[in-house]
Amino acid sequence: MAPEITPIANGTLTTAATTLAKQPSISKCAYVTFLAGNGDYVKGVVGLAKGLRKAKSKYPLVVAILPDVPEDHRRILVSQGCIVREIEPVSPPDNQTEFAMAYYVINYSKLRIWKFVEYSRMIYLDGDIQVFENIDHLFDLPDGHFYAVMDCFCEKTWAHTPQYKVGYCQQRPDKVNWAVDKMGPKPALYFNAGMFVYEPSLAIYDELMKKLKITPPTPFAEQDFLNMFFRDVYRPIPNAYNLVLAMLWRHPENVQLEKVKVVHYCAAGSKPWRYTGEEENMEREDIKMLVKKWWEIYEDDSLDYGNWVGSEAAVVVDPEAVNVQPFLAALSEAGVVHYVTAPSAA
Ligand SMILES: O=c1ccn([C@@H]2O[C@H](COP(=O)(O)OP(=O)(O)O)[C@@H](O)[C@H]2O)c(=O)[nH]1
Ligand SMILES: OC[C@H]1O[C@H](O[C@@H]2[C@@H](O)[C@H](O)[C@@H](O)[C@H](O)[C@@H]2O)[C@H](O)[C@@H](O)[C@H]1O
Ligand SMILES: [Mn+2]
Repeated sequence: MAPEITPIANGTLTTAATTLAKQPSISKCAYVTFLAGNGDYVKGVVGLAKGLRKAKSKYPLVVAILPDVPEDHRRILVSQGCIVREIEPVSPPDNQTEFAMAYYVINYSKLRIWKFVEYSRMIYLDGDIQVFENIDHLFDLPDGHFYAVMDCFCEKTWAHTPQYKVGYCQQRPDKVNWAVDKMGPKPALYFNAGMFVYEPSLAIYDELMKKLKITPPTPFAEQDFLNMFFRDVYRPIPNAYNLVLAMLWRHPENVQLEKVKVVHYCAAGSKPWRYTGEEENMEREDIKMLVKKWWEIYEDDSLDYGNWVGSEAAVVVDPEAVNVQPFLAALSEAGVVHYVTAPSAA
């Protein structure tokens, strides 16, 4: 029985699910991704929203956006059923570090997602990730830990590290012996920060900010920082939950492609919406197949939010993140039904 439909008024428009979620004890989980700039990563986020729908996830996708995300991109995300939340940028301490990719400096802003305490458990996914199989069960992992997939140290982006210099990788710890006497203790297990399961918490957020102020930036920016911060509570989860594409040519023995649930298009040249096939390894058949799979979801209109939930669809608009007025006009013309609940901005 659909809940009582109330006519639109000022305030936050939201989906039926989120309205129901306002009741205690229903769905305190959500997926969350991060979007910055006015470039083409918005395509990645739309693809992710559609992929989660295709995988029949029962949780919403929150998009933490920086102020520089333009209005039209925000509307696209809202029309795809995303919960758009504007966050303030986070800058690392000043220093001369060369990040592995110059734009990594914006990734520290991801740390704001620890403030989304209206959720008790969230799964963070980069915008260049696709979920091909349902992973909702990860929300039921035991509390008190930080879950993510182990990274690989073999790409040249790791050339600055001691492990790269001796050819050591945690994905194959037996391949090259780590000489403790000469090199000190083996590196702690290290996760790829493109996907992780975490518990939002203002206390942890405050600690992250305090620690960030006294931590000199390093080449993998917030990924290095998160690995330092959560080192003692980090629990690895199987590679199937975040296939870092380089694993296909660096550690094929650790990949069962038919069992992969989540693909992370982080290798150079692998972003599906920019794919040309020209960069190293991009001509591989498995890469071509994974890029094709991403496009099949991105171009599948049946996965668009409006088609997915029928003309009864409502959308989520947080007036702080999206200029509601022109949007409402368009919605009422489209005959979209709305619900009104109190905003739940963090
Ligand atoms: O111009 C940009 C660059 C990055 N991102 C976000 O930051 C994440 C991390 O960057 P990226 O995935 O490119 O790093 P990689 O995993 O490839 O090293 C992306 O997935 C996006 O969610 C963004 O929104 N706009
Ligand atoms: O800002 C630092 C970034 O660090 C990670 O990038 C990847 C990428 O650089 C690959 O090319 C490397 O091979 C891989 O190891 C490395 O982890 C995260 O995926 C990304 O979300 C972001 O946190
Ligand atoms: Mn990524």
